[in-house]
Amino acid sequence: MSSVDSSPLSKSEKPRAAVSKYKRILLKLSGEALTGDADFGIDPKVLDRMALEIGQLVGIGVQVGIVVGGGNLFRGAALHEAGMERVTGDHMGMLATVMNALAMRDALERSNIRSRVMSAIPMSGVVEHYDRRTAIRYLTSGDVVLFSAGTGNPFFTTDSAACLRGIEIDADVVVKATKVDGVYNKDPVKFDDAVKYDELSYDDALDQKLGVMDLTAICLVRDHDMPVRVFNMNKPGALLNLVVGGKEGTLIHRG
Ligand SMILES: Nc1ncnc2c1ncn2[C@@H]1O[C@H](COP(=O)(O)OP(=O)(O)O)[C@@H](O)[C@H]1O
Ligand SMILES: O=c1ccn([C@@H]2O[C@H](COP(=O)(O)OP(=O)(O)O)[C@@H](O)[C@H]2O)c(=O)[nH]1
Repeated sequence: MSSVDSSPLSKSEKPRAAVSKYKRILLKLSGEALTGDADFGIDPKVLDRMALEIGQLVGIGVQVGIVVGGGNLFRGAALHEAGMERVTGDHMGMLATVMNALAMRDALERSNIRSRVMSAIPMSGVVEHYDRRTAIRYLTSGDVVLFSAGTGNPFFTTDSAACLRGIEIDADVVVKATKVDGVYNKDPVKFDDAVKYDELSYDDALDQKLGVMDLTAICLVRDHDMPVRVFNMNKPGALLNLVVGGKEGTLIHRG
């Protein structure tokens, strides 16, 4: 029996629903990305825009884990340079990530996106303590999970925390949101003639010490063969585009 297509569009012209390339991602948001145009703190407008973009992923069925940085508030290394004991500075940096995660959760919930905050440092009454199996349960049920307080240890960064959590929760990819379009052969903020890579091997990223991500984090993803995509979060729609398979930013992988 033949069926009659009453639609004015032919089959090939029909709009298709976006299909994600990934089932589960780990998104790293730097603290500074939350500052927007200001010098310090959190810009609610930026949070709302990010919530919108994250909501688009949830809308097409992607499970989203997020590691938030704290560099907009405190960085241990900077506090140390100013005279503070390093471990105390790192503890302050990790607590800063919890504040950012609370602000992000607030923005997500205002956009009706169910979300949870977990902390690597126990903080009873404020946020849940990180537990891998519980986190995976939340992700599977469609909740966005914000992993805060980094790894819980001083001398690490939230880039390392993002790679660690990405591996732990068995994400398909770690997606690092930055202010630049990807990984370049040198810092594009400092050098106008910097050239962008579309893709890069872990070993090249390590050998060339390309400052976009710390070397501990790159070693970790290399050892566990976890792909990382670095992209520009200030480019509207870029996050959704890369998740549906678009060529955004730079892919760091085994090569
Ligand atoms: N080779 C490189 N390619 C891309 N970005 C680089 C490179 N070297 C240094 N960077 C810097 O890394 C920053 C992105 O990393 P990110 O972690 O988001 O920033 P921050 O370390 O300030 O929190 C960019 O703003 C850029 O100035
Ligand atoms: O596992 C971790 C993650 C972070 N930090 C501290 O928290 C600060 C904020 O994190 P990060 O600088 O990575 O934030 P981002 O650059 O992403 O905003 C760092 O400078 C460290 O002092 C830490 O001690 N251990």
